[in-house]
Amino acid sequence: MQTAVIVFPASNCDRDAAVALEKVTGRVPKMIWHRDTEIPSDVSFVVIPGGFSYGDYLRSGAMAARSPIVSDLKNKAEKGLAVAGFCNGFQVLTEAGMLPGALMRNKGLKFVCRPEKLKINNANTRFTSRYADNSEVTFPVAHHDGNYFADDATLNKLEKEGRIVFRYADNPNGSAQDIAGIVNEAGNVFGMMPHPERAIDPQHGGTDGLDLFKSIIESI
Ligand SMILES: NC(=O)CC[C@H](N)C(=O)O
Repeated sequence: MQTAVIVFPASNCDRDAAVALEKVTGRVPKMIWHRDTEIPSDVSFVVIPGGFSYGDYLRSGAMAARSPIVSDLKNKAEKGLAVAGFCNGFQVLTEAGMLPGALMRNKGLKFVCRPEKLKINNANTRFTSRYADNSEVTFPVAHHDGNYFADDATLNKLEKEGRIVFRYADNPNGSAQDIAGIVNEAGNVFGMMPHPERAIDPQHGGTDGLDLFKSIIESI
């Protein structure tokens, strides 16, 4: 299966995402530059990687969300293309309006960089089907803008529809309802602040992230 990773100026987890995708699919992903205008038609899963796209100027992810490739991504996601954004990728997805809410400055005003325990709040999604409901995984976090915010109506809707996919066991950034990752209404667009692609090899300290990639690939 063909997958792809979008690359922005100052992406820094694009290679990690590519390594994870190749490990799970056995095929080298396409690396797509932000100025490109089209996701190739053979691509069935796209990762928006972590990093500091456009230097985090304006707001993290705000400029990347307006890049040429993201408008095509948005169109294709509306038609069902599977998309995941990790860390800066999650910020891009909210800024692009592909996921609800916003990622604000961490509550403690500090960059947090550490392994973080997460609870699988919903294992019945295309991104988490290989995990057990309520099980715990450890993924690294590394961000200064990870404080998930949404209004009460949105939070209630997310909760009611089972779209809060991951929660922090020990909230590192002040996120509403300990939210670490959410999925869109259609279930094909997913974003999370922690980094599953940095937990795919024993030398990373753990391999809990592999099942996320396997889940979505299997669903395709
Ligand atoms: N590791 C990352 O993707 C960092 C995301 C973002 N630039 C932040 O610090 O909040």
